[in-house]
Amino acid sequence: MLEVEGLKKKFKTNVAVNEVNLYLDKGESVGLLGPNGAGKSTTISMISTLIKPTAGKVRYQGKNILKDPNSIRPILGVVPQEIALYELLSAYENVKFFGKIYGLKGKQLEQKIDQVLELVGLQDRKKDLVKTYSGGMKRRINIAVALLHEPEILIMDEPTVGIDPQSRSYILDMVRKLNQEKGMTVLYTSHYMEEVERLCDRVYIMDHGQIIASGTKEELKSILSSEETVLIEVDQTSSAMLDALNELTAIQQVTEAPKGYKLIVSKGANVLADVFSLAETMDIKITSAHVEVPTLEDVFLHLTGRKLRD
Ligand SMILES: Nc1ncnc2c1ncn2[C@@H]1O[C@H](COP(=O)(O)OP(=O)(O)OP(=O)(O)O)[C@@H](O)[C@H]1O
Repeated sequence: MLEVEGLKKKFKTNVAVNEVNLYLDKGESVGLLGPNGAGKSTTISMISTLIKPTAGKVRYQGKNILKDPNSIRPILGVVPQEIALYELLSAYENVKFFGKIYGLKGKQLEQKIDQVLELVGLQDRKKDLVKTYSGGMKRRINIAVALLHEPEILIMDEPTVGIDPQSRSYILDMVRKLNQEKGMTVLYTSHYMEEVERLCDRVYIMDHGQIIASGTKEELKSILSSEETVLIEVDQTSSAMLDALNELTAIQQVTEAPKGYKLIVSKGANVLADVFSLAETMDIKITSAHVEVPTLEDVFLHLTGRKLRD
């Protein structure tokens, strides 16, 4: 349905996006997961024709849309990171304003406004001025605006960053429903692994402007099939313990966890015995140790040696 090929964006000497290839099939929910500065916003700004790529193609049903940006705009609903609303107008007036820009009018416009406000759960607050809204409610109005023209593809740029938990959970449920019940195709950008894990069927992992891995969640996790994640908790953490764990050959990666350390170890290696004796020599008590199911965060860590939220 939508294909991105060799997409590249250079800002002076900084290559923000480098040779990105990705595709969306109809009805899919696809995640673009990566840390801050990975190039996610720049990628989706190019797909939605807001900025011009240095190189590359974006095709919708086989046609290069970069040559005719107006053809793709009715198809895409884009929810940007920044809130673009008039604070001194009500939610209703804001949505109406954007509806008119989309060319909607009369009864059809009124119906659409009702529908999208209902969808984002703000129908009962529609007469209130936007300046009285929380950040999460404003984000929901932004989503309502993006849905007004019934786009085929919804593109969201980190829609839950910096908002209250209630709005966050509302937005996540709504995206799931739009995808699963209404068949809307979704491209969901985030640095929150849990959100992508919950919402998306297929995932692209991005770092330093490049797609470093892609596939279904299961395929990505199978990258770690020869490894397992072990979480150990200790009565006191120390940098000496961290260094010593790093020295153990059966341990591939060590990161600090809230009360201890997260270890990525080769499957079958009896690493725990070594870890316990190491702790003993350092007078550290291990209070718990358990093997975890790998997450997309672990895949990212494995591929880059860094955490998503470093
Ligand atoms: N207009 C611009 N001019 C110069 N550099 C830019 C511009 N926009 C983005 N960049 C740079 O491009 C790189 C990728 O930024 P981008 O915003 O696409 O990342 P991101 O993954 O969306 O992260 P974030 O969540 O922080 O927005 C960064 O190094 C950023 O500083």
